[in-house]
Amino acid sequence: MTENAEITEIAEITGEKIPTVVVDGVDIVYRVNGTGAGRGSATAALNRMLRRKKAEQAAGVRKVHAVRNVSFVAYRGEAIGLIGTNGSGKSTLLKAVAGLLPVENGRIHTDGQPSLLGVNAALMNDLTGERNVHLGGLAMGMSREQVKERYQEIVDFSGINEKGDFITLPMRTYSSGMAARLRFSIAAAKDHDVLLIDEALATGDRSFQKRSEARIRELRKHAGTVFLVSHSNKSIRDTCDRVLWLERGELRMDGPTEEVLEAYEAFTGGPDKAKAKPKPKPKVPVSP
Ligand SMILES: Nc1ncnc2c1ncn2[C@@H]1O[C@H](COP(=O)(O)OP(=O)(O)OP(=O)(O)O)[C@@H](O)[C@H]1O
Repeated sequence: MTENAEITEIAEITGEKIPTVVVDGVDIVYRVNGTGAGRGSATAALNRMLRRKKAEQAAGVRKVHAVRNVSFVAYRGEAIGLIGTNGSGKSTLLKAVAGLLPVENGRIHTDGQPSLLGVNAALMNDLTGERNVHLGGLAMGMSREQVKERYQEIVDFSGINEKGDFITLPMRTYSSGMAARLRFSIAAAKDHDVLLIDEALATGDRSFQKRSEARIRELRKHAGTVFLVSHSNKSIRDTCDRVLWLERGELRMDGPTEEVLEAYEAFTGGPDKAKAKPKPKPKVPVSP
């Protein structure tokens, strides 16, 4: 049994909750340079020469306040869904928890090493899937031996070889779904203290999604905490027991999955499209 699993078991017996991520009054602000109007045009260049100071002001820095005063505590063994409409700050918050973005105000504490698994996580396109499994495994903190031991498991889980020997081809020959599956499989091969998943499940086909969901449930048992950003309410329902709803950077709701999703679905105008019942066809009057 791993140390994490042991601690989780002790906590279950004693009924004690162990915090893994503490987000306290966090604001995140992006600064975008060169947002002055017409910077590229000839008139703008002439204007700059004539009225230098004003033009520089116009080309100033614009701030995007992506996350506003967000606070929550996540505990070991929890799987937390992050939902919200486009641009509501989910990915930004995830990146900040992973330690990849600085916060403007507030603090983020994490117990253990957070790992961000994004659809865009970098693997090398010119290298074969096989080489990427090795490099990716090392980058995730596995030893050479561990990567060797788990290599076949990773490849089988990804299903990359289901349609032929693709694992020995460069990754640039993979479809975007295949590449995303390989990324997820590499990251999921390791137990994580805090695993942050950004939309990874949305990319695979249904059978891969099912495998990933089962793996997330397993990771929860062995590891600390799993965060999942997704626009699929179904994935959130199947994997998470708690949901944070962000809207315009603010934490609008934090609670049990069903409660928060119900409120969110009312806000967005209904459940997932895939689940929505088709409208009954208008009856055409039959002429005699
Ligand atoms: N690199 C960046 N520079 C400037 N602004 C950014 C940057 N990345 C995101 N933003 C802005 O921050 C806000 C939150 O974006 P974020 O990507 O976190 O939202 P999201 O909830 O993950 O959206 P989606 O569901 O569309 O993926 C948006 O207004 C977006 O325009």
